[in-house]
Amino acid sequence: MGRPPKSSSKAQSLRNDHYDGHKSTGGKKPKSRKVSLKINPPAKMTTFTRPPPTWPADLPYLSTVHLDKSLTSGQHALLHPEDLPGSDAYIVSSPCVFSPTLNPLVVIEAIKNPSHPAYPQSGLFAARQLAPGTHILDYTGLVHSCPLPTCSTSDYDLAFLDRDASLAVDGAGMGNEARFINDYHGIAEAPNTVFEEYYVKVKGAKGKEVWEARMGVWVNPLSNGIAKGEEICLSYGKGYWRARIGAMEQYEDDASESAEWKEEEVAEQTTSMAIEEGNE
Ligand SMILES: C[S@@+](CC[C@H](N)C(=O)[O-])C[C@H]1O[C@@H](n2cnc3c(N)ncnc32)[C@H](O)[C@@H]1O
Repeated sequence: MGRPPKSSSKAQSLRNDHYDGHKSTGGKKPKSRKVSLKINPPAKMTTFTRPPPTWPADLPYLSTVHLDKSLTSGQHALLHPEDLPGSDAYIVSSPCVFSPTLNPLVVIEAIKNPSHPAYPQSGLFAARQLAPGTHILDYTGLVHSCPLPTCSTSDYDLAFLDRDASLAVDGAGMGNEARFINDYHGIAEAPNTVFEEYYVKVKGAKGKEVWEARMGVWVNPLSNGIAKGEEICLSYGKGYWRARIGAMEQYEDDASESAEWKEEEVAEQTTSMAIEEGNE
């Protein structure tokens, strides 16, 4: 996904950390140990609109995002652009199909293993074998302008689109299955999914077709895919955990990982300085 919005919950937002999609680096140079492999947008995108049977009764289910009233016309234009923003955008040209069924690829499950780091919360699991690069679902929630007071407290807030857009999707009070995806630390060696934005045609007001920007969750193209029953994990990024000091401490036991994070943090700081100084 893109860099967190300026002056927002930069340290708190969920973000990609283990995958350099063709535009997920936000202008940063890919680190040499990473390989850029592409996700595979399908010819037709299906959005499933039925909540799973285990969906919490007190949480509105959203098959697509809900737009906050405070969004500016400029932010609306980014979410529904008349022209696609550049040739490197991931695009699904066929109109999106809305299906009144539940997403057959995933299942929300309560974590029953006390040694799981997110116990006794829930997680999202693969309901079938998923190939690398596959679109699994979109991250939905309240699309809002940043900063919001809740940016700093929501564990479900995800930076969206270009950093200058100051937009984020918060799945705390409403959302879909994607809000149950845990971070891979303490669960797996590497994230098996990545965030990547894409554009798809949908029917807008008066039935006119418009482009819609979405935040997709895709099987990590660098992985071997996801086996049926395997937990779906993302990398929330260092900033997310850095802002949650207690949670960070649990990783300090892992010396090699701490060293890796430190190395990435230095690289990240150097790059942000370069961007801010206009040296890129
Ligand atoms: C986006 S939610 C993920 C879904 C959450 N487990 C639930 O049931 O609602 C993020 C929260 O899940 C928990 N979490 C996710 N990954 C974790 C991990 N690797 N270790 C510890 N807690 C984790 C933390 O409480 C975090 O703030």
